[in-house]
Amino acid sequence: MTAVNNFIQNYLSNLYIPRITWTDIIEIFIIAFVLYSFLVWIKNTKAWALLKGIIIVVLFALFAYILNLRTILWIAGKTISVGIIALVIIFQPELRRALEQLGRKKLVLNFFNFGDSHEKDERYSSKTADEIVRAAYEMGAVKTGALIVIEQDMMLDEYVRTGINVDGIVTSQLLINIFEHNTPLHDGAVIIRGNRVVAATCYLPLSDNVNLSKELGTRHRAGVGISEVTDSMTIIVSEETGAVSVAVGGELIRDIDEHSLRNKLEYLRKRTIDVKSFKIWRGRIKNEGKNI
Ligand SMILES: Nc1ncnc2c1ncn2[C@@H]1O[C@H](COP(=O)(O)OP(=O)(O)OP(=O)(O)O)[C@@H](O)[C@H]1O
Repeated sequence: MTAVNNFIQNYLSNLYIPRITWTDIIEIFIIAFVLYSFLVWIKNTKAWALLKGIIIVVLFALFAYILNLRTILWIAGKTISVGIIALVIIFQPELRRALEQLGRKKLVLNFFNFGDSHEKDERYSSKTADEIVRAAYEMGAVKTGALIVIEQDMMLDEYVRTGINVDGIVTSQLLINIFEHNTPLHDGAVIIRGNRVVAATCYLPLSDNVNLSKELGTRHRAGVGISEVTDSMTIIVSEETGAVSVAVGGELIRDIDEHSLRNKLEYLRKRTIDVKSFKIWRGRIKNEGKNI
């Protein structure tokens, strides 16, 4: 018993409890906020995929360290500084935009709002899905070209910025009107967030997938391009044939029928933010998208 007492006394006497002041608490809050904002920013940009890549490289380096693989460690040590510079160059547009946003945002409000998370939980309703499907096939019937991007978990702000703000409830009439020939908003893509059309005339990145059919032009390439770099779903209506296609995860399903498109939209709508089910769905889409 006395041995146990001695141990506890020794342990307690060695225990160092730092003195916490108000400035320490403020510092903890600031660091937590900055870290949280940084993680939200990563999650909402292309940096998310990159972060996963970095984690794999770090795990590999750890593995090399444990097994004492000296040549690999030497190479890793020599390339790390180049890698950091490369990261800054690759993410120069995102970093510039993040700093611009920081300059524009009301910092105090943002502190209590914790970023843009209130916008993120929005998911479109069943009615919105119906309206999108109706618009796509009505436009297809009269061969009006259209490009409709439906935002998922990854925010598409950088593409919204390239277009003209609309901020209107999604209705088939609004979509048909936007893509009407010779009107100011018909060129480029529409982006849908939740139940609202946030922007029109958006410029999307073009896919350089060599497997895409040569008969497809830039509208389809843009639809596939955005689905390669984000988790969005794009509906493309061909001006030439009136066919409706869907791009997701870099895959293109051409000439999809109305019922299947409705099912896809319903699937995404009901989906919880569960990466696993998204992967299964994407797998299914891959199997269906034979005619890329
Ligand atoms: N990068 C882009 N981002 C958004 N929209 C684009 C982009 N590139 C082209 N578009 C849209 O696609 C239209 C041109 O379509 P194009 O005829 O080249 O494509 P397509 O795939 O052959 O489709 P379609 O079958 O409708 O002819 C442009 O007028 C523009 O509205």
